[in-house]
Amino acid sequence: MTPSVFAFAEAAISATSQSNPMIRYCVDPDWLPYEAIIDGRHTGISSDYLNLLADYTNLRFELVPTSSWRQSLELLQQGECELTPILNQTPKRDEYLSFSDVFFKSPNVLVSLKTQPFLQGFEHIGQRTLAIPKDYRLVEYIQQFYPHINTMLAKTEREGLEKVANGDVDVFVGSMFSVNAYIQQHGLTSLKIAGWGGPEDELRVGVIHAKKGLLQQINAGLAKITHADHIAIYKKWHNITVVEDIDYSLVFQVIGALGLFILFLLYRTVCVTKYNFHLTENNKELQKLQHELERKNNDLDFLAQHDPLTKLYNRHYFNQTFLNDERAYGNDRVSLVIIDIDFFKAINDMHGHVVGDKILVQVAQVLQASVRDGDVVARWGGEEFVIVCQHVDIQGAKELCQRIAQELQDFSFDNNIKVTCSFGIAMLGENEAIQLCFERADMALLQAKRTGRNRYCCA
Ligand SMILES: Nc1nc2c(ncn2[C@@H]2O[C@H](COP(=O)(O)OP(=O)(O)OP(=O)(O)O)[C@@H](O)[C@H]2O)c(=O)[nH]1
Repeated sequence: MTPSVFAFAEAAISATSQSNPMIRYCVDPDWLPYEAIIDGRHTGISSDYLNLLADYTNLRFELVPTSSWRQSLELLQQGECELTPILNQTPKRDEYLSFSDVFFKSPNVLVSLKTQPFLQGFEHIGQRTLAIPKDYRLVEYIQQFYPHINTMLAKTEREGLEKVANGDVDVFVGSMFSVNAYIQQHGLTSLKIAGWGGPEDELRVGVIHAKKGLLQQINAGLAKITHADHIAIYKKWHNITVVEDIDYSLVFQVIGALGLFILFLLYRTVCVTKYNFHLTENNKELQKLQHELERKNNDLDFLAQHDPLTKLYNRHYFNQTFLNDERAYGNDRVSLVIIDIDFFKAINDMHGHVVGDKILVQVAQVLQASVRDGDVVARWGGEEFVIVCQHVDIQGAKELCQRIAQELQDFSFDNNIKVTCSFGIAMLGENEAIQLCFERADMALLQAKRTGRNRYCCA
């Protein structure tokens, strides 16, 4: 930060009353739509929330401009900035910041080239290289929980996405909103959202420990923000475009060419000119709409194929990919396993639906961790899951069920709940329709339930 900024902040502080002091804050200058500094001014989602906080409390805020997120974190550590309006809480940041309540949540996603397969989370990254923005919370998360993943630290989200687009790294992980915004602005049509990436961002206000006393006011202010406020901010920033990135020389060339073209047509005939002008405008509008449609289809495809609670593939995906699949599998061995949690209703009744939901998520984690790369795990509905194992016979499927049962027994579920499952197994017969095989596996599951649960039966 330059000395003149300090002088300005100090002058501002002395001009205000003691009870209503100016709070100096830092932001990430390049993290749209969350926040950015453009022409020296703070903009983005966090700017709108800070304005609301100023309205709902008697706090006042003064931006300390920085040129990188790293510099902002350094100024916070030195106490030269007192607050940062939107960030995740991490153990490292706890050393110098105190955090408000969560006021904004957003999922993280994996991004890859369209030619890559969909990935069911970090477990299935395998030997691929993963780019993560330096100094972001995800770096600490991956180091702690997935230390074997081959990572590359990018200076910014922008650099990480460009490296994926250029083929320098295989996968990038970042926040869904900012990734989406960047892909749109830069027309990176070779990229796709390939899967969910780790826990949701839970964004809070951070203040330095010396200013911890402000948190009470900040939390009270955040609690006053209404649903309508949240929705207005979400709508405003969901489809952002950034003007600074426009290539003006190209715009001028296009305008020049259009101008000459229009003059020429005027010379020829005024009627034809009008007609052509309208045609050009309509084409532009159509192209814009087509782009927008493609982008929305990509997002919808992903969301339509995944279960929002467990992040597994959902029934729709399973039906589309397997049950409606006319392909003959020939000699290829394919086994189906249908899994149903035992006495799940009793878990809901005793501990409530929120705990029931957590148990579903934890069972999904166990299933995912137990299958091999290439196997597909889907949530069939309620407390029922399906696994499709390719190149696996009945014996292999039985071993998988035993492994899952053992993992469930060893897993520490919420509230110390003991969870068991029943399994129905069937192997696809030669020329058998997969729908019939699925029905056989379902009958086998029924038999496992009837004969005492916590076991597998084969059809
Ligand atoms: N918490 C939660 N519960 C769900 C969800 N989907 C379905 N359920 C509940 O799952 C329970 C399933 O109950 P049942 O079909 O009787 O099966 P069960 O109690 O597991 O008994 P068995 O399958 O015979 O061992 C019902 O109470 C549903 O309300 C969900 O997404 N979250």
